[in-house]
Amino acid sequence: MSEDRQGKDLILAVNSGSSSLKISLYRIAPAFSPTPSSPSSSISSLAPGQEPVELLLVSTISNLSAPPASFSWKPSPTSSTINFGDKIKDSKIQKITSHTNAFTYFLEHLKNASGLEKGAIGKVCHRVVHGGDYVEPEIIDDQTYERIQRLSDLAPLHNGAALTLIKATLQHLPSATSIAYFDTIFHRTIPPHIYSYAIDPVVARERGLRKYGFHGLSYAYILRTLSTHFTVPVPTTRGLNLIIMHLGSGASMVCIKDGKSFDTTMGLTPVSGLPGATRCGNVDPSLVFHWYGSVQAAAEEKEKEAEAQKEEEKEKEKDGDRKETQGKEADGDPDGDTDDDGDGKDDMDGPHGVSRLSHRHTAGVDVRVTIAEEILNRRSGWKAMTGTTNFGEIVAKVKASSSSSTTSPDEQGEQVDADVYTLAFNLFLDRLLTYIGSYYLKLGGEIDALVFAGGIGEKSPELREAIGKRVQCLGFSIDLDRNANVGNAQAGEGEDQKVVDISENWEGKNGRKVFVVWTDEQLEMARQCSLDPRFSQ
Ligand SMILES: Nc1ncnc2c1ncn2[C@@H]1O[C@H](COP(=O)(O)OP(=O)(O)O)[C@@H](O)[C@H]1O
Ligand SMILES: CC(=O)OP(=O)(O)O
Ligand SMILES: [Mg+2]
Repeated sequence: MSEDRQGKDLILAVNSGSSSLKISLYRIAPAFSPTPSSPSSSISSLAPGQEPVELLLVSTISNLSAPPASFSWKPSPTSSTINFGDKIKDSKIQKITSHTNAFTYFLEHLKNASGLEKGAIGKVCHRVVHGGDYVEPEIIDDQTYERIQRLSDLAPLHNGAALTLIKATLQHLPSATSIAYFDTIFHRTIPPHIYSYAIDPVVARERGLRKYGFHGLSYAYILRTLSTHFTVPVPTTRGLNLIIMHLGSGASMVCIKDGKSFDTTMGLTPVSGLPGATRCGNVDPSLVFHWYGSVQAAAEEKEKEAEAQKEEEKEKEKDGDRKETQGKEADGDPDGDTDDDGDGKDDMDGPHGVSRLSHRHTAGVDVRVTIAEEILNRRSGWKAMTGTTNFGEIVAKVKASSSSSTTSPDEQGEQVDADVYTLAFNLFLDRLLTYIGSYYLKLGGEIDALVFAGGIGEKSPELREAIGKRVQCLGFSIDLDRNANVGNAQAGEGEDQKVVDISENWEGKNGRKVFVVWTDEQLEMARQCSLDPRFSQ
């Protein structure tokens, strides 16, 4: 197959999370490849069970926020045409210290292991967490790039990293078309009384201050995948009603009503709602004004931060990280603001509603807010409470501290929040229950399933069990054996088992379903890409 021909068929899907980089390579299924006579295909040409893309390879680089990073490489057992070399599991790689060098490491490994030429990749789908008012995926040109950049303040752990990957793609894969897939699009169905904040509506509109919601690609994948997993069909008069928990380094929940996002826990930015690895989740907004005792203390901290940033930028320049790519510079302003019209003020709104709020280092009035963003996003959550970003480690410590007792970790913890780990575990449980209760009411008790996903949701039977006990009063019941064996079920027959039903079959009762779903944001992007006629050329 010529490189040109391959180039039309290979899709690289890049999912930049706050602590990880997940990359999958797909080929458009042969029956689905565009041909000169039929440049695009549609969902209606798919046979039942047929996927429009075929997985060739998945690579995960995790622990980016708690080095050393861990590199995994998993060629698909069914990919016969290209040899991608041996499987690698959790290899610690010291030199991977950022999303950008994780990506270049991946590209080098891809070339060395498979000999695949860069030109063979025709499309690169990038997960971009904050898409502001975007309502559909977009090919990344100068304008799209700039708009994503303008939204970076509203997803401080994400959009910046995604932009560095977009730049790296333009540099290393210049013949590929880069397409942005936004997490926010899925939540465009949330009604105004839920997405609005109780603030001045004029300011809210002008500055795009509203709930956006994130993890949308994950929720889209889960919703679509789950719709084929109901043995008892849901009432035909409505779509699925679900409560889905995507619990990873960033954790959120969504209330799916009639097959659409009705409410979600994250808001204007991914810091609100549930706590995460380094994020605080919901706090009283006034907390930020009480963190420091005085403006002076805040200004000193700000000074230190600016110095550290300068040092970091010098280092980056040395590494050549800030090379110009296709005529694009990350941000012309040395102070990182968005003074595009050069009037000396940040430009507050643009065609996509929101822009930067507070990153002018020179503006004294902003000092506390910018530091607050840093504190709430990077210096809070599990890391601040316990010293680790890994929830698995927190669970292990809770278990160890309760091992002499016959009670389970969460029961032990409830007696006294004896240590920081137990406090963190119980705090998370409490916040999760808060939203489950709220969403249960919003769905009028009519729920088809409760769903766990994301790194913690997929890998922590302890957290699922603790929640399972509390939600029995709502008619959910978890089978403890199935819950404990979720990992085995996934790795067992058919490595592609993406959904495990952990609900208990209540005799004579119509028990509600509880599922664990291995979410796959990369597949969601690649699938949407292959089905979108705008990207078929
Ligand atoms: N065995 C485990 N038990 C509980 N949590 C785990 C376990 N292994 C990993 N995790 C959690 O999963 C998180 C990563 O989730 P993931 O969804 O993959 O990341 P991201 O949010 O970067 O996309 C880690 O930060 C860690 O807290
Ligand atoms: C939105 C978000 O927090 O994403 P992630 O969990 O991938 O960091
Ligand atoms: Mg993620």
